[in-house]
Amino acid sequence: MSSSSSALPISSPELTVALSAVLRASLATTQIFKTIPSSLTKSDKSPVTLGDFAAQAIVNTLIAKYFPDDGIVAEEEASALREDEQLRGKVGELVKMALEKDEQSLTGTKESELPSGSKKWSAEDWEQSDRFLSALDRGNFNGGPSGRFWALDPIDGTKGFLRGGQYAICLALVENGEPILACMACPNLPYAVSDEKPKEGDRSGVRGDGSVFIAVKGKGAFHRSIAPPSAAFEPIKMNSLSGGLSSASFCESVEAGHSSQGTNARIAELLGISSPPVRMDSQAKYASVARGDGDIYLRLPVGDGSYVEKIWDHAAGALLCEEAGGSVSDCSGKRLDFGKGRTLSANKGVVVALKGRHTEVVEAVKKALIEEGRGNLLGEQK
Ligand SMILES: Nc1ncnc2c1ncn2[C@@H]1O[C@H](COP(=O)(O)OS(=O)(=O)O)[C@@H](OP(=O)(O)O)[C@H]1O
Ligand SMILES: [Mg+2]
Ligand SMILES: [Mg+2]
Ligand SMILES: [Mg+2]
Repeated sequence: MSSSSSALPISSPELTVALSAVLRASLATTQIFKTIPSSLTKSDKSPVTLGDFAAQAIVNTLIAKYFPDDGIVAEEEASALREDEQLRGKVGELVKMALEKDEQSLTGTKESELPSGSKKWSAEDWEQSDRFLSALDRGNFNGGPSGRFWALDPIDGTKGFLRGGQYAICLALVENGEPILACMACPNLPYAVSDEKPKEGDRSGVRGDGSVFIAVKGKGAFHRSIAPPSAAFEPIKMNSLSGGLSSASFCESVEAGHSSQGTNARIAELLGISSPPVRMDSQAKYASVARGDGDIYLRLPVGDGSYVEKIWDHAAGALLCEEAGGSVSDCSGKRLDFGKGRTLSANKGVVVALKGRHTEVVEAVKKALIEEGRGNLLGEQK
């Protein structure tokens, strides 16, 4: 049952565990970030690193321990590690290091404030074997419209991670097709304005501390510095845009192949926005907009829109923005449906803006897509 946690502004056993999980995963990824991580290429030609594997194994181990009945829809799977003993050994060491870290010195939560967990998934047990491989493979759940499950992107923005840019560990609890809890660690996103972002390619990490974000449906969104553990969570809100939409700044992907940067430029023009877009890897875009570092996040499909977005790329970020006063939809204005399985198959593209300004932004999106002859991406609402 709910036990009040000194470290968190909202009392929830799921949130207490989620925070522990993403902060432990970020210990592992921060350590690897300092080296040039080697990467493997997956069947869809996208990269995966030992950071992605370790982070997923860490988060899944903790979910399996505290909520053994919950399914997990996560990006990675263990087959490449089963075939590569050396890589498996390195991932195992990182998982062990992160799971053994003292709870209070990491999250600020006393061990006794965690829910009682299943003994089966304790650190001593997996240490004896390659148990973390089966933890990793627990991410194969198919999701769906009813009941609850977790959505995990162990490293979102793997290309950013490899480049020395932004990346995020993104965990959400989804219930009946909607994210109800989110926890996102952005180790390279400075918490304090005075902290300097790492320059592209500089692998020493952020000067100061990265940021961790949480949100619970109906209870608001918050952020704090990743360290020290005693740092308090502060509420976050999107900018009120009192100067009108023309004063807005918008965020988009770094990779031109992931969203349509040309269409975004036309939308900015239609809205009277003259400032250039801020390009950033990963769901750090959602987090930045949620706390007012930017105002609009546009992720419009490229080409014929055949790419189908994955739920783990959006679940945590979408809740953060909604709880910070935003609306999140696809390019036709429809809510994102996280109950369709592992993908957002009912949606095309993502548009995030302040609630009272969102309709105006979607109208500009529709106009730009129709002008380009891509009105078919708007479905029936064309
Ligand atoms: N073609 C295409 N279209 C849209 N999205 C795609 C595409 N290919 C990959 N992906 C997913 O993009 C995720 C990274 O998104 P980002 O916004 O971080 O992209 S970018 O690096 O800033 O461009 C990335 O997530 P990670 O694999 O977790 O990094 C992918 O799931
Ligand atoms: Mg991703
Ligand atoms: Mg990923
Ligand atoms: Mg990936």
